[in-house]
Amino acid sequence: MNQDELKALVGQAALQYVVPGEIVGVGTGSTVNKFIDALASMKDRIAGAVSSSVASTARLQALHIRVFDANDVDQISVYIDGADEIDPAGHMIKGGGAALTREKIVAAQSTRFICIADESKLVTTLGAFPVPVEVIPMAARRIERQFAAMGGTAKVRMKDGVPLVTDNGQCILDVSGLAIKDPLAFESEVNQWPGVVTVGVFAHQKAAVCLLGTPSGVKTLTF
Ligand SMILES: O=C(CO)[C@H](O)[C@H](O)COP(=O)(O)O
Repeated sequence: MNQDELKALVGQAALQYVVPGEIVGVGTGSTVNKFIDALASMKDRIAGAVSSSVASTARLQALHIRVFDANDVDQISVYIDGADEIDPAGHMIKGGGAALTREKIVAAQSTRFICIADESKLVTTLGAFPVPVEVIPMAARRIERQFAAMGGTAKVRMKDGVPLVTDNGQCILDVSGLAIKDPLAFESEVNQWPGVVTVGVFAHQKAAVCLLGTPSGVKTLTF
C-alpha cells in the first residue's frame, strides 16, 4: 500500500468515531481530505461540521456537508485531524498545512481528538519535523532569535516566492533543530512569547486516539 492508500484507510476508519446526529470537528490536510471524502457517505446522518481551514470548508461544502461557524456551536464530541508527528503519549506536531491556529481552536472545543495518520508519523521524540509557529509578521525576527537561543533555526515559510499568508493573515515560522523532550513545557513557554499566535505543538490538546495506517491495516493507539 502506498502512502495515499494508507491515508484513505485511516480516513475511512475515522467514520466509526463520528457521532450520528452531531456536528463533527474537521481538521486540515491530505489525510483529512480522505476523511472528508468518506464523510460524504454519511452526510445525511450528521448535523454538519466545524472546519479548521478555508480549504477544508471548501471541500466539505463541495460535498454538501453543512459547515457551522465555531462561535455558533458549543462543545463538539469528536475532532478528526492529521498530524506531522505523533509521539507515544499522543503529543503532536501539527501545522504542515499552515492551519494550526484554527486546528487548535476546534480541538480545544472538542472532547476527543482522533488523530489519523500513516505510520511514518509516529516518532519517539517530537522535533525532526520542523515545528510550525504562526506569528504576527512584525515579531518574526525577534521570535527567530528566541528559537536560536534554544538551539533551533527558524525560517519564514514561503509560497510562490513570497511569505505564506495564513487563513488568519499571519505568517509561519518553521523551526528545525529542536528535540522536544517535554512537549507540555515547550508549548506553554512558546505560547507566552509576544507575537506568537500559535505554536504547532499540540500537547495540551493531545490526541485521545490515533488511527495509524500500516500495510497490515489500521493500528489503533489510545492515550
Ligand atoms: O496540521 C496539519 C495542517 O495544518 C495537518 O494535519 C498535518 O500537516 C498533516 O497533514 P497531512 O495529512 O497532509 O500529512
